[in-house]
Amino acid sequence: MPPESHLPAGKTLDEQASHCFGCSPINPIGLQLTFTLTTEAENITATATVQLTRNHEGPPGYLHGGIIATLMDEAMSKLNRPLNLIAMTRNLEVDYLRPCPIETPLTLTAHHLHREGRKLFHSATLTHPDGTVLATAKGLFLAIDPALLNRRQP
Ligand SMILES: CCCCCCCCCCCCCCCC(=O)SCCNC(=O)CCNC(=O)[C@H](O)C(C)(C)COP(=O)(O)OP(=O)(O)OC[C@H]1O[C@@H](n2cnc3c(N)ncnc32)[C@H](O)[C@@H]1OP(=O)(O)O
Repeated sequence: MPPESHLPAGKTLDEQASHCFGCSPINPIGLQLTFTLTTEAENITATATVQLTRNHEGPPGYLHGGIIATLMDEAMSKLNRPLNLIAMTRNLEVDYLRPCPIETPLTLTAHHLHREGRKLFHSATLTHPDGTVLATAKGLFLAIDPALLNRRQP
């Protein structure tokens, strides 16, 4: 059954998720990421250009590692809706290959790899404009019953 059909009357999925730290356009302290989705059968991909500031700094001039993990998590989470599933991150693994500069338009890309029942296996990369891969990630997302999500709402 499509995820939207499980929601309380009058509340869309986007309304429920309206303050997501990663992608909400109205969360003033969020990252406000905007993704482009490719949803061909064998190629489900989410891509965003990410240019963050000193507000997200760890080492001087570079992104905080936790923010990088958030970027990876958020990008991979965007692959779940094209699969017509509500899913939560169960496992996230990040390889920090090179420092990720702030104030630089980095490319964030996530790919759906494969699915085993409820288990969705995704990957993500963060790439410098010169083509250097700065970080890679693998994510395991678990499809959940959307009613469970509703119970978690305050
Ligand atoms: C999120 C809602 C969006 C709503 C739509 C709005 C969209 C726009 C907003 C987007 C927002 C997104 C934001 C970013 C995505 C988050 O960040 S979500 C937040 C972070 N994640 C969480 O808080 C999840 C917390 N964890 C949980 O609630 C529960 O662990 C879960 C994920 C529901 C899974 O629980 P469970 O169903 O009890 O599953 P569990 O038995 O623990 O494991 C399932 C299977 O995975 C296997 N497994 C576990 N770890 C591993 C591993 N490392 N490798 C291989 N297998 C493993 C287990 O062995 C098990 O296998 P089986 O025995 O079933 O074969």
